[in-house]
Amino acid sequence: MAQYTRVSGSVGLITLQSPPVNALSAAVRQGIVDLMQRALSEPEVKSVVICGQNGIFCGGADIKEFGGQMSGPPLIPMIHAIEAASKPVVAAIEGIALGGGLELALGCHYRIAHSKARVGLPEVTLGLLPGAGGSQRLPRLIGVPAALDLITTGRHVTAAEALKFGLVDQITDHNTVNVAVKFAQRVADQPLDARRISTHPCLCPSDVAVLFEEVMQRVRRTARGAIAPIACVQAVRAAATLPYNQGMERERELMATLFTSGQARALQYFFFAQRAVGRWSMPSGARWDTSKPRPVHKAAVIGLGTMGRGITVALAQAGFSVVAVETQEKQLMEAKQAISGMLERGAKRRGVAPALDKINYGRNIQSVADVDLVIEAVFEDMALKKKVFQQLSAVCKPSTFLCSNTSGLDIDQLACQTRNPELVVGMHFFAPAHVMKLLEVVYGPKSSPLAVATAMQLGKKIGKVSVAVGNCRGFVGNRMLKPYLEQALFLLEEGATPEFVDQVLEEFGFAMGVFRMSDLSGLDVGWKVRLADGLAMPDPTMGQPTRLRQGRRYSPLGDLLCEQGRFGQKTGRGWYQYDKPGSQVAKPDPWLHSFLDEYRARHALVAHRIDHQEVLERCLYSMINEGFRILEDGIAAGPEDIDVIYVFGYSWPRHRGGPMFYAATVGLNKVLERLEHYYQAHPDVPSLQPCHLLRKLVASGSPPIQKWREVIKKVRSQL
Ligand SMILES: CCC/C=C/C(=O)SCCNC(=O)CCNC(=O)[C@H](O)C(C)(C)COP(=O)([O-])OP(=O)([O-])OC[C@H]1O[C@@H](n2cnc3c(N)ncnc32)[C@H](O)[C@@H]1OP(=O)([O-])[O-]
Repeated sequence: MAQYTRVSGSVGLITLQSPPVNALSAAVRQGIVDLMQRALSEPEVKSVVICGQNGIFCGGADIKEFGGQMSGPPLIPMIHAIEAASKPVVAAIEGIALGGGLELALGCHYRIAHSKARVGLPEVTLGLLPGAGGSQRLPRLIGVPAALDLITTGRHVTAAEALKFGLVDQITDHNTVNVAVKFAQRVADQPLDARRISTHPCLCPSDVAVLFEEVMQRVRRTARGAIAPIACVQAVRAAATLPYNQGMERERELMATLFTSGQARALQYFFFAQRAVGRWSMPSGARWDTSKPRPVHKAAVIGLGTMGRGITVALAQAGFSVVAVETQEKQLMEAKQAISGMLERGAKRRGVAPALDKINYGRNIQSVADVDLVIEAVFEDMALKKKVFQQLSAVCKPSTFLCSNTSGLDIDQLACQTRNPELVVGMHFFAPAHVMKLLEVVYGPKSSPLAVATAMQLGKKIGKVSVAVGNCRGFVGNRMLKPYLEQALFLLEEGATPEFVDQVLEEFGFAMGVFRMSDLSGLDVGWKVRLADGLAMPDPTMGQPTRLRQGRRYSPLGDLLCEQGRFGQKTGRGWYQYDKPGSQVAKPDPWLHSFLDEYRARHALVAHRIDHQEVLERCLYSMINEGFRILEDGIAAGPEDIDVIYVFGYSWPRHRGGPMFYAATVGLNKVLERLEHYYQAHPDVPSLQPCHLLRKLVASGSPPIQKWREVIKKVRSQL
């Protein structure tokens, strides 16, 4: 909807009204078309201002409409009509002008923005391009290099940056609509020809062909298979090389291909999934909208290794007072230096002062006595963590929330060490903790909704996407990673090489294949866990065959490398070889290939040819199967939670929506059928056995992913 008022006698004010972000729904578009006609037909009206209600100009096209039949007046002719209007039209931009919202503003003759407004063309993040003339008008207004940057990244820019680009004509700290109305009065009689951006020549640098070549190469390298960024470059190239009308035609063709693509569907699903995880619920029935968080003013971090340092930086940067505790003097000194460096570099990038004074360092756990919330980040060792929780419980105020940054240990066992187990939750950060967006907030059986709500809100305040998950070994992310890693090792035993497995996974869109990734994070990390679990190094006197442990198939390949001191990048050797310890350039290692040959010979394994499809299906479907088990067990509330965890925490390609969305795209019956096939071939690998929920969903006719929760509820109630 849109509302019309006449202000100051001669200005027609059109206000977009479609909460929460004034998206350009069919009703809003119809409103704009009708009200523009009205303003142009009223002789008293000399100029027009377009604004949005509640301090928000416009969040762009209504993404909810994309999935269905589009109705109402289309955007392109609507914007053309505004640009062609005989009276000046001024956009009053408050809050945001994004996507179609900015394209609407580009159709206006003038743009006035509030100093706190942000503008951008984020269509690429939804698998689209600025297809309402944005790809053609923006380079004409701000030049090809800046337009390429904004359109291919989708980044939001501040009003100040927009003014520098010439994207807006004026910024103000005052009431934007009032300023725009006065401005509209001033320009009422001015000629409009030069203000119609579509008539401008495109501003190209002299070496424009080289620029496009370079940008295209960079975009192809970083897109990881996403098609929209490439189409964005092609559309801007059309603006630079073709007359406006032909450029618009090219924009339309490119948009048509993107609009119906699976990638656009996946990215739009993901947009809503990100928002859905904020509406968390627990099996007890506690929910985001009925559980109030308690404010946190002062927090503490215990243990300043890699994770503790990152968490301290994240908290300080967000303005929290932090007590950072490390009991070892040397470690404390090193941590202090590292944290200051991280804060200074971050502050320089963002053009602000480093938040060094937010942190108080200490060696004594007593120094956390008055904090509101503690995040323990000591070594991943249950005995040590239990001790820390006992100490914290004795030292802290009774109301202090006690959180653990464990990546998979039992939260309940930690809660049991404290006086107030209901205030204990897991806060599982991902390395580097001040950069990675994901936070798993883990509730145990005793965790209160208050503690979950508080941890979720804290996560949001420090810029994380927080997902509430239940308590089980590895929680959601690492639990699903286990069968994926396991399959990758089995594939090596059966004849694949690390290079081939990684190549297939990287072609799929992962930033790094599984072996390059484990070389980066260190093979010794998992080895220590397997040793603690009694999985690595079985006692040979027990007569256990090496490739069978605890009743199931086991690959000791990773353990064997660790026994040789091959821990990955940090030792210069792992699944690959590196020029020197710490180097990041992975090269195939002939030693490893002979080692695999010898290993196979020792275990009478005959290497067979493993193809692309088998690598993908076994690695991904076993992981997806575990995802269905997680849903069945109630550890994640819905498929969106799993998908958000995988995209933000495990570099799952966003344009594939996440593992559960991918399963829906492939077809649940196909996933089931292939799992059955592989389970038959490997009956000693339980993770390949299709789980009950997957079978149930297929039996229910493979409903769309948005309907899975209904089936999940039924399955859970039958258990
Ligand atoms: C076709 C021609 C070419 C044009 C293409 C386009 O314009 S493509 C579009 C280009 N535009 C974009 O890509 C902008 C996408 N939006 C954003 O980036 C952010 O929402 C924000 C920065 C506008 C506000 O951030 P924030 O943290 O303050 O708030 P929040 O994020 O929690 O959202 C609040 C609620 O609004 C909802 N909603 C939001 N936008 C839209 C929409 N366009 N549509 C529908 N709904 C939308 C959102 O789902 C949520 O609903 P819920 O869960 O409460 O039911």
